[in-house]
Amino acid sequence: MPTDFRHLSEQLPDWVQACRAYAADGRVATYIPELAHAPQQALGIALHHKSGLTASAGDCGMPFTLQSISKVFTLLLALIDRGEQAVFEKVGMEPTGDVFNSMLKLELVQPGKPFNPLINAGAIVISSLIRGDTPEQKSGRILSFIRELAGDDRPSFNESVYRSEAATANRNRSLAYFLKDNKVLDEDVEPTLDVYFKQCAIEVTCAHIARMGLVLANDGVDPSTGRELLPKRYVRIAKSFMVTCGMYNASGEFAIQVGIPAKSGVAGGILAVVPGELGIGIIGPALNDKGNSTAGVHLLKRLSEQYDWSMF
Ligand SMILES: NC(=O)CC[C@H](N)C(=O)O
Repeated sequence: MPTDFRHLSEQLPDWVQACRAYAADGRVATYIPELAHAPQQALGIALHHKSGLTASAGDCGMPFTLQSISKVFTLLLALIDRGEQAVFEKVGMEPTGDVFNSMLKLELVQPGKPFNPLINAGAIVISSLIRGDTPEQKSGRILSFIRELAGDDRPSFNESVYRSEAATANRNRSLAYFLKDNKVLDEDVEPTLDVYFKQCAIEVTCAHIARMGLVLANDGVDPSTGRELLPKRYVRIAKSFMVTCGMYNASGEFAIQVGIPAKSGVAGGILAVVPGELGIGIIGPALNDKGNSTAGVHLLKRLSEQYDWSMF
C-alpha cells in the first residue's frame, strides 16, 4: 500500500519528538575531533516522495557531513567511470560482520582485497578509481555528482572536518598502506586519502540526502524531469550493498527491524530508500555502539512499522 503522505506529514513532528529521547542512549563520535561539537540531542528528518511531495521535522536544517554515506555515491561514480568488471576486480560483494574500519579480514581471507565498497578499506580503493588527473579533479567530480543528485549547488566541503580527519586518520592511513602493499591500491596513498577525506567532509542537510535517496528509490531517474541520472543496473548494485552492508555490522538487525536499503555515516546521518516511493534523510549525531544514529534508527523503525515499508 502506498505511504499515506498526508498522515505522515501530520504525525512526523510528534514521532521525531518521541524518538529524540533515544539520543540520550548514544554518544557523538569523537575520533574525528571536529565531529565532537555536534549537538547530542539533535534529531531531524526530511522525506521526498516521487510525486513531488516533501515532509520534514525536527532539526532537519542542521548541516552535517556525509562521512560514510558518501561511499554509496563514490561507488556509483566509480561504476560509471570504470564499469562493473574493473570495480569488482578491486573490491568484493560480501558483508564482513566487523566494524567499518577493521583490518581483520583484509589479511585473513583474500590478501588485501576489501570485502565490499562500504567498509573503509573498500571505499578507499573506490576513491582511487574515480577519474581525474589530480586529487582536486577527482574531488571536484565527486562534489558535482553529489550536487546533481541532491538537486542543489549548496553541498560543499567542510574544510574544518576535512582537516580534522586528515590530521588524525592513522587507522585509515594504515589500511591504505596495507592496500598499497598488496597492490590493490594502484594510486599513491596520500592523494587517494585526500580524495576519501574530502568526500566524507561534504556538508549537506537532510533534504539533500532525501533527494539523493529519491533518485535511488526511482531507479536512477529524477522523478521531476524524467531524466536518467544513474544507470538502473548500478542503482540496483548500490541498493543491494545498502541492504547487506549499509548499517555496518548492524545491517542484519536493521534488515529485520526496518527492512529498507539505508546507509549511515559517523556524523549521525542516515540515507534511506523506500523503493519506488521515497527518499529519506535523517540526522541524529548520537550514535549507538554499532556507530548508527540511535534516535535515527528508532525513527526509521517507527515509520517502517507504521507504513509497512519492509521489503521482506
Ligand atoms: N563510518 C563512517 O562514517 C566513517 C567515515 C570516516 N570518515 C572514517 O573514515 O572513519
